[in-house]
Amino acid sequence: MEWIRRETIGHGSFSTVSLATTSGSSTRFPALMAVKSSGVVCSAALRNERDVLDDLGECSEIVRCFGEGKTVENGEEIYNLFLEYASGGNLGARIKKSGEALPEYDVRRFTRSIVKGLCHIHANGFSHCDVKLENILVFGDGDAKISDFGLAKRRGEFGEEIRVNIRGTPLYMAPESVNHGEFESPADIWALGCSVVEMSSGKTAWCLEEGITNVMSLMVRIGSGEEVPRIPVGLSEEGKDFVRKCFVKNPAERWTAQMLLDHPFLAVDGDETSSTSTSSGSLRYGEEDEASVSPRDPFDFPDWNSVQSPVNDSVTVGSPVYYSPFSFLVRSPEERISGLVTENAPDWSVSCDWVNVR
Ligand SMILES: Nc1ncnc2c1ncn2[C@@H]1O[C@H](COP(=O)(O)OP(=O)(O)OP(=O)(O)O)[C@@H](O)[C@H]1O
Repeated sequence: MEWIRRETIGHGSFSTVSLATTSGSSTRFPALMAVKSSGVVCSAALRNERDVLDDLGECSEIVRCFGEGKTVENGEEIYNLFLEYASGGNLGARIKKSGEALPEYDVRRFTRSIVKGLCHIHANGFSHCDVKLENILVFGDGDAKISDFGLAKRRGEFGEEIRVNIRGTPLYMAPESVNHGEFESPADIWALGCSVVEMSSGKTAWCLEEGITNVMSLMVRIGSGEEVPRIPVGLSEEGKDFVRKCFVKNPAERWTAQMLLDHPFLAVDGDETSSTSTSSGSLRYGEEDEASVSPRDPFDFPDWNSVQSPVNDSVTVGSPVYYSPFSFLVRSPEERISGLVTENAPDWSVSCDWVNVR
């Protein structure tokens, strides 16, 4: 296939995404596509994405892949993945740009698409491992699809790369991922809950909690006690209940995508536009929500009084830090905290204001 690389439309930790045009004479490739590219030497995530998308097959809530190809550009061998082009960009950027919550009608609609996509992914034995609004693409007709399968993995798979690296984005990380390095389908559901909070408040989950100033304090909050992200008070009762089903701390008791598909929040209602009391697009976090049992800071747990060792306060969100999943397996809180952060082996990449861990 002959194609031409056009302007850049996105950057990720692994790749650059550009528009690509073809002559339009091919039946396999459309005239306009997105091409996700990286140097061949560091194309493992892109190849994983291709393999997973191949295995998943057709699903109208998952971004479609047309194929792959290699090019040589400026003397470098480049691996390219051809994807259907989402003219509306990603949902995270949309919300960040407006700084506003989405009308609840849209939250329901987008959530329904994400849940349908997750049902397909999980039913096929995969977990996505990086569900977040930056990875939900919006199309011209308003449809939303799940993208970015670079970190996706088969159920139970625990390869060498996964063994040594936490995957995903800390803000969306589930308690079992923080505590035990588990990245199975329930972790995608927790991240879905974070995404619904973000769509319906205009703010990322956890962002208004006191005492979360860096990745380490975030991890402690996610992994300890009963606290869950605050649920926007303006969300309808159905929406609040939906989010609570995603924020069940025990992954075995968390609702599955299949169960959530039947939740009233996602019911297709002919009169949906008027079904929300909150369709003004201005949902806000409340001062308090009964679903959130919030210690005042990460050390406000009865068994944390003995923490004496200095925590590295200089590590802020976005700083390069190395995070080992196994540091959470040691018993002493003091060891857990001090083992969490070292500046010796950075393996982080920045995504927005937060940090992606690979
Ligand atoms: N098919 C597409 N159509 C339009 N824009 C896209 C498409 N795929 C990706 N993008 C844009 O490029 C950005 C980066 O893409 P993507 O997240 O897939 O890359 P990545 O290298 O896997 O990034 P990450 O750091 O999230 O793992 C997306 O957030 C989105 O804005």
